[in-house]
Order: sequence, then structure tokens, then C-alpha cells
Amino acid sequence: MIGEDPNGTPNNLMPFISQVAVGRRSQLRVFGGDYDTHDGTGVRDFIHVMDLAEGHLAALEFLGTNSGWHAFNLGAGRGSSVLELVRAFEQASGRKIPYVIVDRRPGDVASTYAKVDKARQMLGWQARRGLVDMCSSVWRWQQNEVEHKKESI
Ligand SMILES: O=c1ccn([C@@H]2O[C@H](COP(=O)(O)OP(=O)(O)O[C@H]3O[C@H](CO)[C@@H](O)[C@H](O)[C@H]3O)[C@@H](O)[C@H]2O)c(=O)[nH]1
Repeated sequence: MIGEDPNGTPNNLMPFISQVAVGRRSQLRVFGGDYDTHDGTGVRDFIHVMDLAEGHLAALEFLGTNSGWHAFNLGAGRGSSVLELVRAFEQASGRKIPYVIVDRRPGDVASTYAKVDKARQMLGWQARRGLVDMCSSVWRWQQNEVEHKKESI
């Protein structure tokens, strides 16, 4: 999770939600409400960019005392649904995120999240920040972005 300002309409969930919160878009379209997940919406592994950075540092430190090669998954290790992210963003921003549930997006899987046991055991690393922390950071960035654009007009 990091500040993102894609050209045109964002394809990904987090930049779309933050643009709704800041008033650039009227509502979020939730792609699919009938998945086999706890609330019917897609589930993904969201991670704060600082946790991801710390995971990479832990991997570099590991290389200082270990040889060979290893593959590690870096993720929160748990899935969060689209609606859980909407609620977390509402909590972080104090703004309502209007949404409508529409058809599934072709190619999306119902649920995907990382298995992080190996990173925890061998790197001594695990993600510490939760969904509301991620949304708070994105919200802070999104508000600064709006101010920055106003200043440059
Ligand atoms: O406007 C939106 C955008 C997304 N979603 C849903 O939100 C979830 C997450 O979607 P998105 O943020 O687009 O991420 P992913 O589909 O998980 O894809 C990301 O993660 C993949 C696996 O790492 C990469 O291959 C992709 O490039 C990257 O965009 C999915 O259930 C989507 O259907 C919506 O409901 N509305």
C-alpha cells in the first residue's frame, strides 16, 4: 500500500477507494458480491508498504549470515475482503465510501493471500500494521496530493 495516482480511472481497489473518499469519484463499484468468501466480496492480502520494506531489510540481514538462495512470501498472511477495506478506509478517513455491487470482473479469483510462515521463522519478520493503519497512510497521502495539486495550479 503506497500512494498511487494512476492516469485515468484506477483499475486497482485502493487508489479507487481513496479517490472516492476525497471526492474525485462518486462511488466505488465492487466487482462481485457472490464469491464464496465470508461476505461475498473478493479477498486479498493487503500489506502496508513499511511492513514490506522491513521484510526486505530482514531478508538482506538474513543474507549476511546465510548462503544459498531462498524464496520468501512477504504479505500480511491473512485475507481481507473488499468490504472490510471499505470499512477500514471509512474509519481512517472519517468519510463515507458509497459503493454499489456489480458483476464480477473477468479473471478475478475469489480469494488469495500469502503463506508467511517461512518468513516468520527464518527472517524473524511479520507484518505489524493493520488495515486501518494502511488506509490512514493512504488517506494522508491522498490529502497531501490534493493540496499539492491545488498549489501547482
Ligand atoms: O474498482 C475496483 C477495483 C477492484 N475491486 C476488487 O478488489 C479486489 C482487489 O483488486 P485489485 O486491487 O485490482 O488487485 P488484484 O486483482 O488482486 O490484482 C493485483 O494483484 C495481482 C496479484 O499480485 C497482480 O497481478 C495485479 O497486477 C494487481 O493489480 C478484487 O476482488 C477486485 O475485484 C473492486 O471491487 N473494485
